[in-house]
Amino acid sequence: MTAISIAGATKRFDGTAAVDDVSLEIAEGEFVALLGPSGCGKTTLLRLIAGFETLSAGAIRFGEQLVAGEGMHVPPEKRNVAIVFQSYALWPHMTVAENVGYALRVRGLGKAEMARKVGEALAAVELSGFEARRPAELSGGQRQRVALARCLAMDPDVILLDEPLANLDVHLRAAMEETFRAFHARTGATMVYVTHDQAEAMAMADRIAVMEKGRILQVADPATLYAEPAGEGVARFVGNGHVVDCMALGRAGDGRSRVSLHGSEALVRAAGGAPSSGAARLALKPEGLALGDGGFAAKVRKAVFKGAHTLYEIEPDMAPGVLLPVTSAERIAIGDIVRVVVRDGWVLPSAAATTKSLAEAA
Ligand SMILES: Nc1ncnc2c1ncn2[C@@H]1O[C@H](COP(=O)(O)OP(=O)(O)OP(=O)(O)O)[C@@H](O)[C@H]1O
Repeated sequence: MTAISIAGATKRFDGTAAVDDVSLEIAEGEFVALLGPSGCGKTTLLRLIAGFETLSAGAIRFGEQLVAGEGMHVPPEKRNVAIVFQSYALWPHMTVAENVGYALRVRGLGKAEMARKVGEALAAVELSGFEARRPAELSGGQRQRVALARCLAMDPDVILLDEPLANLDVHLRAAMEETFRAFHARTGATMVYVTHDQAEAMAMADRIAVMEKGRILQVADPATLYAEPAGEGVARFVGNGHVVDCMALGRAGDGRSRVSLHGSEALVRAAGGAPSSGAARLALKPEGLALGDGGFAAKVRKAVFKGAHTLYEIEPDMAPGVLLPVTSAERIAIGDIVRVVVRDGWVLPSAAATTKSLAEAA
């Protein structure tokens, strides 16, 4: 069943669209990440779902119920959504138990029922025994878990998370990703998670909606998004991707195409709407390129030691000014000439094919 249906949602601030004609269906129990660079409109979209912002155009439904649009605006407190912010937003003067139980008390729940729900919620985030502490006596990760327990205790239909890990250090983030995943698996809640961190989105979400300038560029599961970007924006944004010019030489069956790239030929994967001959655009990830025999000639321009391997930036002889990443365990000096083999690549759909598929999806 569809939990949240967003149809042509637009939000303008002073005539400028922060969210621009966005359509997205989120299934019940799904974990969807809104991913994109700063200012792309992901927080505004989340606030529209929560009801903190009113729509300029379009509609939002929870299940069958219209909550925004068509002259209707259901206020946040009537939407049964819980929100987790990066700032935790805990009451400093209340204990952990009081923070978690606050909304239940407002709802008029009895003491025993409240204590039971608070206890369950704290157990779910592995904070049993912390009931009497105050937020100042907790670590950042523990505070974020209290915020999570607070929303769990409310039995919300939908949980909205706005960069909840942004204030935590790298180690704590990894642990919290695990907490969020377990939380989602245990509760089966529908979750919408805003982040600009693609690793975070990849690690947790069932599907990721990549946003740019108020629009959704692509919605897909993490593996598809990584391997089969729908266009240049996603190809570049996800996984240190690069996009280069190539010539399509023909289909090779099995969803593959032969292409000519910087003076050598390669067999790569091709999108359905990719051109089968002539000029095309090829998306490459660092692991799709390797140093070896054959391939095209290039000069090493930069080397960054990464421990197990070194990340090189190479400039193909036939494409001056183009810099591509390639990793290798070999030690190569800057300025050396190398041969680079294309192991994997993805011929992007032509711009016309992308426009057509977006129109069909809408
Ligand atoms: N209340 C507001 N009034 C005017 N402009 C706004 C308002 N809220 C957001 N914007 C603008 O809308 C655009 C999208 O902002 P939004 O906060 O949704 O982006 P974001 O992708 O969440 O960015 P970040 O990751 O930096 O939080 C930005 O250009 C922002 O300046």
